[in-house]
Amino acid sequence: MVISGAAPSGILDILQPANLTQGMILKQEVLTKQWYTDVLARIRINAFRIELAAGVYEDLLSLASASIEAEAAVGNAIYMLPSFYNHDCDPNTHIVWIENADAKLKALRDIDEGEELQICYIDASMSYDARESLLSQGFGFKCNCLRCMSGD
Ligand SMILES: C[S@@+](CC[C@H](N)C(=O)[O-])C[C@H]1O[C@@H](n2cnc3c(N)ncnc32)[C@H](O)[C@@H]1O
Repeated sequence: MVISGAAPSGILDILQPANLTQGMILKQEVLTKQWYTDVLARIRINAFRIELAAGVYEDLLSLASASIEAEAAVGNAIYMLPSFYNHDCDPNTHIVWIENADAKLKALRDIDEGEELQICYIDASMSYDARESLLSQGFGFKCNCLRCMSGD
């Protein structure tokens, strides 16, 4: 897991309290099964699959198809700001991986000032039923984007 960018020191308390003692572990006040489940769920929902670290910018479509063909995932990472991006089945941006697991957000169309930036967590070409099932089972939410609301 990579945590990128400046962050307050308390941000990692969810992973391990700053004042962790052996007594707390023995009394199972921390590091419990519920804590472990909570941490895994947070990572699962917020992590990005790093698909391809390219040295130079390439055309988005060829980058995406090369990644799919090669199943070129190089790992998973948590990025502080991108963790706040909501999903949309017709997103206005797309994550492009560049060197060293750094990422750029590429606009897929003109975006108005103040408009929310959204990405697609899954393959947007899937049917409504397949997307609904994957988002529900894999990410734990029912998508309320315009495309899903229209049943497309
Ligand atoms: C990575 S977080 C995105 C940031 C989150 N909305 C927040 O305020 O911290 C993913 C969560 O946001 C919510 N979410 C994202 N996109 C959504 C969508 N299209 N419809 C409904 N909920 C969505 C779901 O609860 C999902 O588990």
